[in-house]
Amino acid sequence: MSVTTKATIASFGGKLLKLAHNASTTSCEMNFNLYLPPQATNNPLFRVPLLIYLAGLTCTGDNGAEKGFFQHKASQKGIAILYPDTSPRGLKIPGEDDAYDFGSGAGFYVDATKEPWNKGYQMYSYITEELPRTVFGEFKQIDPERVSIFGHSMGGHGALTLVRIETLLLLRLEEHRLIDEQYLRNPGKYKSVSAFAPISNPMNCPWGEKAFKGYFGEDKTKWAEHDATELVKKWSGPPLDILIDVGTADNFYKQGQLLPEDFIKASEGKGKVNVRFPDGYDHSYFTMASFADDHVGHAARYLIA
Ligand SMILES: N[C@@H](CCC(=O)N[C@@H](CSC=O)C(=O)NCC(=O)O)C(=O)O
Repeated sequence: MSVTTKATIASFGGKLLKLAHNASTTSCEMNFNLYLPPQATNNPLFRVPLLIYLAGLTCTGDNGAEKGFFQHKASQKGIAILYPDTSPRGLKIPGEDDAYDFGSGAGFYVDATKEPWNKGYQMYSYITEELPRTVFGEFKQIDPERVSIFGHSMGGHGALTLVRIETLLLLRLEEHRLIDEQYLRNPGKYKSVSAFAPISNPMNCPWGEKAFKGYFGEDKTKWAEHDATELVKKWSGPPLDILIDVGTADNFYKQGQLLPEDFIKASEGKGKVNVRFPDGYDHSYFTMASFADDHVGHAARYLIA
């Protein structure tokens, strides 16, 4: 459970920590980054909220921390940012490092059920349970009750599905009258969600089909549990408020990997799903950096009273 600090880097008046811990869900050491804003002090009466950034294919926790420019607004607002890795590393599973879109760097934020990937490719459990538990245990400056999530591409899919699955699960419990009073007061694990160029309907794009077939096998009901478009179709909770940016010059959008229109259609009448198509922006971190303040600001509206 203990966390090793590999580097401490000053950033926008706060600190970017490069950290590592041994994770049981992923069966390996996991690196991650944590940005602590200047407001994160040791005063137990003042804790800062947390925003989790899920990165895309081929990334580690470094891409967002170094190129996303999220720390600028997070420093102003007093928000910590957690930058996890995108998969387990070095599990020695045959084929693990063969492709950029499956295996290492491509965990898709799911718990694999198919062998041999089910041995450590448990990124859903890692991101929703083990990593936050580790961070909250180690960094008392962070408030576990105020957490939001956002992400890019595969990480946008992760953000949209982790937030929905958590909430839908709680609603299902409520339907069966198994829910306790605390859950009724906190019907969602995350306070808000936003995404850059998310893989919005993975069941129907080549990246998602490959990943879901590899991690789950052929059972498409399982695929649907991790598909943002399928999940939002079932949404019957309070009005949504989601910010999404997809640049018009995004090659992966043009190739049909992102399918934001499917998500827009499925979320009609379910609240404010603000999908913007900024002209000329591509799939790269230049886009994230350009709209970073908007996305951190979106989370800040929910994290800071
Ligand atoms: N190598 C691949 C492209 C990989 C790529 O573009 N990855 C994106 C995320 S794509 C969806 O999840 C990324 O963020 N890369 C890291 C970066 O710093 O830009 C190919 O050749 O097509």
